[in-house]
Amino acid sequence: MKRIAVLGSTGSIGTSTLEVIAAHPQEMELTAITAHNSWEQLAEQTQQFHPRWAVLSNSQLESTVCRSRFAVETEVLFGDDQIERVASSEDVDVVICGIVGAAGLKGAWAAIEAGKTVGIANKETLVVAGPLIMDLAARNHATLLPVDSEHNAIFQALQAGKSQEVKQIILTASGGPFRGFSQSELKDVTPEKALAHPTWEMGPKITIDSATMMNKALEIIEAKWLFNLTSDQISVVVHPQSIVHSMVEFVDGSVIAQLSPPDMRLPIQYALTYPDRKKGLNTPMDWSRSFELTFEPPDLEAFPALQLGYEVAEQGGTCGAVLNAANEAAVERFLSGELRFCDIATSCQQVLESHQFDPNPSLEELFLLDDWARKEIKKWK
Ligand SMILES: NC(=O)C1=CN([C@@H]2O[C@H](COP(=O)(O)OP(=O)(O)OC[C@H]3O[C@@H](n4cnc5c(N)ncnc54)[C@H](OP(=O)(O)O)[C@@H]3O)[C@@H](O)[C@H]2O)C=CC1
Ligand SMILES: CC(=O)[C@@H](O)[C@H](O)COP(=O)(O)O
Ligand SMILES: [Mn+2]
Repeated sequence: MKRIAVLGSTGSIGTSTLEVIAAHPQEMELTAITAHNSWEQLAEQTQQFHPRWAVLSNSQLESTVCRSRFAVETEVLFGDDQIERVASSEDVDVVICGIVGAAGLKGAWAAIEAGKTVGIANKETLVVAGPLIMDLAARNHATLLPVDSEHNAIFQALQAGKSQEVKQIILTASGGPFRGFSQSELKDVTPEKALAHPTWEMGPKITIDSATMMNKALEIIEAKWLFNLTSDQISVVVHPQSIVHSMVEFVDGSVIAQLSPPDMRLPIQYALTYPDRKKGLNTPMDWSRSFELTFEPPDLEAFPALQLGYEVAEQGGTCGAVLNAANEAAVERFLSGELRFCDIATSCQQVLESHQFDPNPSLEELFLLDDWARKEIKKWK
């Protein structure tokens, strides 16, 4: 029986993970769940799964929460540090990192340091601290399994060859709701339009990232660290159907792809059953009807965020932490109507250019820069 902790159980990744666990009662058991504010949803999850721990990282909620809404056998814990406690507990085998943003880093760190099998959906952890995370995993014999659909696809495709035989990886991008828009057409797009992703149902932050294509920028950086690639070994192609989740091209010219209808329960399940495969909840491909898969190059002029991904992957050091924090803060300001859509990439670029670069930062330095970049974006006009 695999004992699983789901960090961010109330979100899009979290609820999909709980569905996968519910579908495999003989093999999987939910041991710990965490949320930040959604205590009522968290309480309902304890009633369905009876985990040992439920964590609310926002400790200010302690006096608001109605304890009787939680399952009696669940211990309810409060505060950020309790995420780290459950993620590293010896009663947990697998940790799924489904918290959004850099807020997910400490829980992922604790799980990796404790040598767990860690399913990483939280790409920001790798964007902020990729080299430190990969080194931590190696030193503690932790198994990192990518859950992000593209990286999960690459992880699967890589099994077709040896690492030294990889020529390049090709990340697919849906293109988001504004695929085909020109720079001037993007000027006045609203949060409401940006939140309407054409193929995936996800939390608001990553949905805006998809619309700016910052999501693909973050994924370039994520792929570089996860798979130990150079930035010129990473290509991006727009594939609006989101069926081909990414590809690996080997030195002999063979291209190996992973295909499935867009549903995160598949990569989540693969991380939970790896190295085995099990029947899943996702709808399989329907090969009995005609359909088209199309591919086109990304428009770097309309979506300058993508170029930032290449630059940050090339430079490394402190750049990932600064780009990530600036983007998180800019997305927040866009969603609250304070910044325009195109300001997101522009403000991120400016904050990135003005930061004090260090090629080998410590985790503490990265946290300080995260804080600094958010403040810069808050002032940005
Ligand atoms: N959704 C998807 O399909 C995909 C997501 N990802 C990545 O997975 C991660 C999660 O995304 P998604 O599920 O869409 O996000 P959601 O916004 O749907 O969920 C976020 C989760 O994180 C919790 N959370 C938010 N802020 C904090 C905080 N400060 N401290 C602790 N917990 C917090 C939320 O709790 P509460 O409910 O209380 O706010 C919630 O459980 C992101 O990094 C994203 O990039 C990657 C690929 C696909
Ligand atoms: C499901 C997933 O992995 C997301 O990261 C998705 O890829 C977002 O879609 P875009 O390709 O539009 O960024
Ligand atoms: Mn993705």
